[in-house]
Amino acid sequence: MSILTLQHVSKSFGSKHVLRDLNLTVPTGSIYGFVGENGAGKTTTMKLILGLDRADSGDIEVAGEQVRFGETATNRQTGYLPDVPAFYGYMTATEYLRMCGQLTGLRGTALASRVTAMLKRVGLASASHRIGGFSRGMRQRLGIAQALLTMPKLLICDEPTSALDPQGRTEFLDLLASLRGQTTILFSTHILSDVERICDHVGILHQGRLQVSASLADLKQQYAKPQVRLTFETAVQAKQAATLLMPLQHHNHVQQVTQSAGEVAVAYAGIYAAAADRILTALLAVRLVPLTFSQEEANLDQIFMEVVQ
Ligand SMILES: Nc1ncnc2c1ncn2[C@@H]1O[C@H](COP(=O)(O)OP(=O)(O)OP(=O)(O)O)[C@@H](O)[C@H]1O
Repeated sequence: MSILTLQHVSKSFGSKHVLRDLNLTVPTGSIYGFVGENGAGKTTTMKLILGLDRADSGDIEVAGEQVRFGETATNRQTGYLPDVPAFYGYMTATEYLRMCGQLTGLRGTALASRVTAMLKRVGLASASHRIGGFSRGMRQRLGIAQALLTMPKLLICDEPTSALDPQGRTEFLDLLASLRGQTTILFSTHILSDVERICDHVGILHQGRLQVSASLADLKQQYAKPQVRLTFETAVQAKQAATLLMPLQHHNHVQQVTQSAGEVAVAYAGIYAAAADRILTALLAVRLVPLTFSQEEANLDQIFMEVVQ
């Protein structure tokens, strides 16, 4: 079952074709990482899903109901968190959520208990000061509380972690992960490590189309090769190592060699021990000794580079 489907959706701004026949299906209950470079069209897609902009063509359905531009009917099912949510800084979190709840028709004890539950849910139950003094992380968490007030089936988050420091990001990602099973989350980002941390499905938007859409596990299996990562004392040594290993590419287990500063990554096929033997033999023959030598799992960065190249 899918909570959200986009079929053959296209959108241009003047002569700029941002989305070209985009098809996207988000499985119910998933945390779906919607990945793309800056300007790929993630925000545009989200605005179309929310009915805030008009698609040139195509169909969008949320929970089986068609989204229509300018109408908010499907937004009953949808909560939305923009990248930098705006609040009234003079209000407390409780006052703000009460106001939002009233706007959605909640009243009396139902409103009070819902606000209290949401503040607790996002870790702001004891934050009694004004929102103006909140950190960015606290603001994002309040944004989630607001988006969840109506218990939406689908929560849309547009690059929610891009403005957060590492601690705020960790807290926020933990919060999103804790919502698994309660709502479906469409989470746009260009921070691939965030996707790896909490998402179970991934879609990669590139050149107006979803180039890949799969479970994270399938994607790793299908695309990425495992690799050996070596670090050297200097970039010059790393370059020497890469030059030495390059001719081994495409045979002898070594698939691809890339170098950046003091690091060399060697993607390999087959058995780790055989690839490691091959690499170390080549390096030690010229007494080029790495500082570190480690096996790494396939990661989303590699897959992303492979898809967008
Ligand atoms: N209202 C608009 N008028 C003209 N061009 C627009 C408009 N909205 C978006 N664009 C253009 O469409 C493209 C996609 O923008 P969008 O904001 O959807 O990308 P994004 O993937 O969300 O990028 P980012 O990660 O930078 O937020 C960009 O080139 C942008 O300049």
